[in-house]
Amino acid sequence: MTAEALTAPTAARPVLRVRGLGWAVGGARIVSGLEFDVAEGEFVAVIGPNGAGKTSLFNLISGLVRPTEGSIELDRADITADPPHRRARRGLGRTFQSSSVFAGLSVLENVRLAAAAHRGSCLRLWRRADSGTAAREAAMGALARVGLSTRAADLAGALSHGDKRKLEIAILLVTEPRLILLDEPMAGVGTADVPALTEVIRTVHREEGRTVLMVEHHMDVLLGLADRVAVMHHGQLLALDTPEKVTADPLVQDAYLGETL
Ligand SMILES: Nc1ncnc2c1ncn2[C@@H]1O[C@H](COP(=O)(O)OP(=O)(O)OP(=O)(O)O)[C@@H](O)[C@H]1O
Repeated sequence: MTAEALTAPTAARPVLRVRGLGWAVGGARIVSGLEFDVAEGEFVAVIGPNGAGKTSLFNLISGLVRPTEGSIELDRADITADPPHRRARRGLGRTFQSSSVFAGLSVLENVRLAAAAHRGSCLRLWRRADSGTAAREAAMGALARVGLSTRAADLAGALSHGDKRKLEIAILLVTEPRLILLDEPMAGVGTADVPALTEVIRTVHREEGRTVLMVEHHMDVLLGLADRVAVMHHGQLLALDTPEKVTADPLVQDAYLGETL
């Protein structure tokens, strides 16, 4: 696939633009030559065999590691040198492979803290007197969007894995992110919880129109969600196309030799 095909302008403007992105550690090139855009409102899934560089790509986009080559733009602003908290303030939200909620706090408190922290960083909009109420209202709104309103008073640690994932998404939504990075949201989630969690992600994308980049191994989950699928292999982008075209691509099938696509 040519670089031109991967970055061809789409009707919608890009929220994320990655150019020549590379990351080397101690002489080993973990990621190299990545070029792609994610358009406003688009859902792009990232797949690839184990060790392909998917989490490294997310670490580069969210600022946990600095690239050794190339650039990253969010809404046309160059964020390549920004630390993670500045990227978050610009509208980048991320979940991690392992659950990151505060188990000893209530479900509501987990989201309220995120709301207060975010609004605190946008201080001018909030007056001290009404910030507590506003954070609580914003938190309840986010819980409703993921279907967890009735669990607001429960301890987060008491939730199932699937509901913890929904809570993480609520924590993201309360900051109204421009771009959501979901790192293997189905990891550790019981089979019975997968459809409901998939539905929450679908709602966030389709009904709220959020732009989503998601690492996920399960093609059956991706097929109904993703507009395009990016395939990584040995730190490079092997393909970026519709789910149907990607699964039929012989190069992709070769990369997955011995693994289930
Ligand atoms: N900080 C680091 N230092 C050295 N090597 C690293 C570092 N982080 C990742 N790697 C290596 O980079 C490669 C890509 O790792 P990464 O975790 O990004 O892959 P992945 O596609 O997310 O894999 P998985 O599907 O198993 O989660 C692996 O070989 C890994 O060992």
